[in-house]
Amino acid sequence: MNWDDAAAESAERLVGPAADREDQAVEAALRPRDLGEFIGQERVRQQLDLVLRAARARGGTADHVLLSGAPGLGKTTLSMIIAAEMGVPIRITSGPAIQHAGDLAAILSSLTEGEVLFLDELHRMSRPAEEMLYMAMEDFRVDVVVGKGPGATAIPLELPPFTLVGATTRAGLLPPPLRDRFGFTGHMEFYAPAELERVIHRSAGLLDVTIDTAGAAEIAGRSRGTPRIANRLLRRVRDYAQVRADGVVTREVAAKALEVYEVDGRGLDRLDRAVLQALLKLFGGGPVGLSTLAVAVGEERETVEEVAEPFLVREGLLARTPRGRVATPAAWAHLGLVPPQGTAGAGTSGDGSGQSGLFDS
Ligand SMILES: Nc1ncnc2c1ncn2[C@@H]1O[C@H](COP(=O)(O)OP(=O)(O)OP(=O)(O)O)[C@@H](O)[C@H]1O
Repeated sequence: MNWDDAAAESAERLVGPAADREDQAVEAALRPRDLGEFIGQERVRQQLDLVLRAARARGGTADHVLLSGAPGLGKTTLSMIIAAEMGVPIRITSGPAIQHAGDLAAILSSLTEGEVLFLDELHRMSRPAEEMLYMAMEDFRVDVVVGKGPGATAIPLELPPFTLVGATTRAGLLPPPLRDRFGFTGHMEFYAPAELERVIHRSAGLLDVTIDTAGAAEIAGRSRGTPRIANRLLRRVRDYAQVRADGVVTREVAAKALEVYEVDGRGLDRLDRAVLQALLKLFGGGPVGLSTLAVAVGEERETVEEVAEPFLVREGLLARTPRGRVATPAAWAHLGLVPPQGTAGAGTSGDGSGQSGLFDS
């Protein structure tokens, strides 16, 4: 296997939103340490700055903070910054790690005064733990139930004041009583290309990678609005620059490297393009049912729906309609194909596919 094949093989979801093991190791080194270093998210940053300054001026604990937004946009990073700005320690855990109310009670009772508790994936916490959290957030108190059945007794436990920073990709799934207990809610947006360029320049500096302005712009344009992906692509481009070029990341080097890793100019990878290609070439642009589309690309229905589609929809390349998936005119243009006359992609009305057996979702 040559270098290109090996690189392409390891390119499996290079643009996936979740952190892999390699990311986790490098992310710690690349995280901005204070609000001043944190790039973009102007509104959230300014509002949070006020919340933290006010809490510091009062000499108290900061209000509970809810951060919502897609993976890799900086929620964990912001929670660490909150702790650093308040000069307090941070404890990090996640909703799925808290199965029982007792697990939560153990964590809460071991917090020190003012400590930040970061709870990732808040929407995936169990119901009993969630209910315990209501009281803990509001009154800094929990009732620990000892024993079972008629003999069970609730022992009240006082907690030190703490700041809960909850993170979720699905704010809509949080029960209103939980949402209402946060003093501040910040919604994280996808980053603009210029902001990602700044993220890339900053990371390149920390990783000792030489990169020019055009090289950073090239990577930023393929990073799907997400700093985690920008940092990951930068590391792969650095590898290419070291092996194939003189170590300097220019636009040409970045473009060639990401071509090897099959991430195209708009940030689509092999799976994204396979879905679009099937939709356009096999089904005339749709509408076609999700299951049929998944079979056509040899993937599970869930993979197409949860991994490829969100970005394609966000980019305006694919639409989910009650009759099935439909390609937009931008999808035809992106793949350099011409929509057949009379299809939705050609800008006329009607589904145009004539494939009535395909509407299975
Ligand atoms: N505003 C930013 N400026 C610079 N780097 C950032 C910024 N936001 C995120 N990053 C970088 O992106 C990476 C991912 O960020 P982080 O882990 O905070 O995301 P997240 O939203 O918590 O993701 P997840 O929900 O998957 O845990 C980190 O390496 C971090 O340094």
